[in-house]
Amino acid sequence: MPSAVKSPQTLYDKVFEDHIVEEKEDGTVLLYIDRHLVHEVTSPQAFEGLRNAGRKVRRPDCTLATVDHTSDTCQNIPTASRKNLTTTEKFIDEADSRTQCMTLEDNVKAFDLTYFGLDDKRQGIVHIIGPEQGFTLPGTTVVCGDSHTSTHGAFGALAFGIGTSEVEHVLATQTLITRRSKNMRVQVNGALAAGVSSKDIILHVIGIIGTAGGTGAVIEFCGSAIRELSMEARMSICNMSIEGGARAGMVAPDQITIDYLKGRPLAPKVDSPEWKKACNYWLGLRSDDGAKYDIEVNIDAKDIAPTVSWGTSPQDVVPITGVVPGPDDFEDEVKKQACERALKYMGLTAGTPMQEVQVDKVFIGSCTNARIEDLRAAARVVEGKKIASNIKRAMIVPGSGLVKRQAEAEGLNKIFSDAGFEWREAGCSMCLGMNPDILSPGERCASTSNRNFEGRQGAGGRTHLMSPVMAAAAAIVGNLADVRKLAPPTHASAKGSPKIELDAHVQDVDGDDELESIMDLPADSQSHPSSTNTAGATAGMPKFETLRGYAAPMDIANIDTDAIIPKQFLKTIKRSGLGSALFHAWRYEAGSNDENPDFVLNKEPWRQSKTLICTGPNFGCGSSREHAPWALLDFGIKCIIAPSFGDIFFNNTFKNGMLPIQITDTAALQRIAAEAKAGKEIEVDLVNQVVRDAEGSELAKFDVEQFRKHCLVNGLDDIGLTMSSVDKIETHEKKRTSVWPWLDGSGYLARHGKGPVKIEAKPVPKTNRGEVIGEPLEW
Ligand SMILES: CC(C)[C@H](C(=O)O)[C@@H](O)C(=O)O
Ligand code: SF4
Repeated sequence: MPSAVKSPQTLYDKVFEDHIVEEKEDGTVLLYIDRHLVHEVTSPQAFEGLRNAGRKVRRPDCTLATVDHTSDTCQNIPTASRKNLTTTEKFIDEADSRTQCMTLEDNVKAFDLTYFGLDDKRQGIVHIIGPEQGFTLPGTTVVCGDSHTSTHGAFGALAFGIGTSEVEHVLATQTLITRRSKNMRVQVNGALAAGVSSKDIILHVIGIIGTAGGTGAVIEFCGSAIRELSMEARMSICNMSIEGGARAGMVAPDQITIDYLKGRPLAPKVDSPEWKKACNYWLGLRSDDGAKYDIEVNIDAKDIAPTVSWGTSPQDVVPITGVVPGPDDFEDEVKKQACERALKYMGLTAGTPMQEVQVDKVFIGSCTNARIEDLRAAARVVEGKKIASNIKRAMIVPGSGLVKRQAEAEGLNKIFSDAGFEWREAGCSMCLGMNPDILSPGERCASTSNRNFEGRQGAGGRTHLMSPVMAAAAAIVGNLADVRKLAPPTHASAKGSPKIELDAHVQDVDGDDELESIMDLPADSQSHPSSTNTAGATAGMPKFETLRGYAAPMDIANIDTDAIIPKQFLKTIKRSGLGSALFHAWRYEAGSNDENPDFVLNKEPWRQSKTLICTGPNFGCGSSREHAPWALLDFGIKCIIAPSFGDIFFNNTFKNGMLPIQITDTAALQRIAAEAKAGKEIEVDLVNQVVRDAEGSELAKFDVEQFRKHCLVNGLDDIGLTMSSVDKIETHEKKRTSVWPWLDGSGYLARHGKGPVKIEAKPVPKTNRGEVIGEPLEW
């Protein structure tokens, strides 16, 4: 008999449990998703999948779309405003970006979704607009085809990035198939010193736990230093949980959360019965005393200094007062090698004081640090000063149209322009450089973004991560600089720091005119033949039983998805044809299409590789781009063996009929790597869960989740399986309406009507190729 007394639960446990539609004995969970954010880069293939299968979007009222990643490619002259915008088609010069944005316009129209387009002042980075609009609420599950969805966890939401196949799954079913994560607690206690902000906290934390420290876990950030932070500062912390390898980051909601949400267009109306009920529920969302965590990290706030990155991984950080480390500073052989490689790439010498490192460009923006508080803090540093003469370019890119307007109302743009910064339109911009704003090879950038991977901001570009005030200081000094020497001691993220004055805009968006602009797309955006011709169906997942072939050996740690497929190849609306772009920066000579003869996939027999074996940990970390497995698959690689994987990449491979195998036993891993290096074939036998050499002798056994194995071996379509559980989804939705009525849509979502769009259950599961596979199966 189940015990009447529930054991103490964590915040994560509570939110997770409130969203379980169905849980299997093997731990597979069908989880209800409350909020789905959609952007132009990771959605075209998902909508195409829906179309091909004749499916609808189940909850348009819980879906919000915008353009952000490629949005400011729209200007010939990057600083030009959108004043002359008539249609997206005419405005965007770059053909692939135009197609991507127009495809989203087509899709939101066809599927009746709320959309903030280029002409909408609420357009902006998806992780900035969700909270800004009150779309993100405490206790919700929030997903987006983007790894930094973790940002929304600052509200006590369970928010995580997903791949495009999962985007399609959520659009069709409003659920995801997942499993429970581990609980991890990071407590930061004490008072932050002057000049130290939430960005320093998270860089410091990642420096301690490493980029794989949170793998498989959801991090709860707590402690007095976190409680003191504003919502915007908490968002910067949760945003970078993914850089610590975690599935998500969370902060328990409190009065600061409630104050932030008051008056937001999509939050329940203040003083309504729903608002009161919601506040009660939200304030109950905290970990119980005695709740157990799988991993605990305790940090004293006074140990955190203004922090900067020196290498090519977000874990490569030092205090600004420190020096560039060298291989001798690391004990572990893998880390020594990674350090050597990073120093070479970054053009740095061990022992150099960080403050002597000269900078070429400065970027203040991104979903980590482009909110109004970030801009205010940076403006305080640069006010009345000029950027240093060696700075070739310094840019401020507000996170949303509303942030931009607010900053302009406060005169911040003038402060920045007077100092020599460019004042830009909202979007991701130089955070990943899907637009012309990139670093040239060898250029060094002080950046408030979240990723310093090789080539992240441009091939050969060198990124140093830091807080907005530190980036502002670097712009003024011309070197990486200690903001404490420049500005009056302050930290922007403290409780009580000025709140974005959204009230004017809130009234605005409630008005009728605004309602029109939410849904009405430019007249000529109805149908674009170029943008509807997305190749490939929803999947086409062949069965995976055994795989025999060459395995390409790689010995690099933390191979991120930016390295697997760089940003310039994300502008496609197809799943196919990415094989030639796989590992582009490593596979070809800089600036040409000539093959690098030393790269493993350019050598025989590994040109024919079907498997990739990586002895370094954390393969596929970083971005959620499903383009990474698509590129591997297109090249011919169906199986990846590594000691550990980035969570989202791991999921994405399964959704494409690929098999990621985790082998933590170093000896076994080395046995396989030795066969691979010798140019011998290996056999991966999924049915028997064993890897063999060419002669059939066992090299290693491996584990695989049984549900996933079942799907791979039978080539099953997840969405079809989930749709056979539609009655359970409906039951959850009824409970949701009665217990959490504010989640069914409020504000302008009312225009969609509340509740699900009727979908047909598919009682008989089929493969992705449409073959009926017998008796109805549960997912
Ligand atoms: C394009 C998108 C898939 C990607 C992500 O998931 O993170 C991007 O936002 C990034 O920062 O690299
Ligand atoms: S990390 Fe950069 S590219 Fe990715 S969503 Fe944030 S701002 Fe955009």
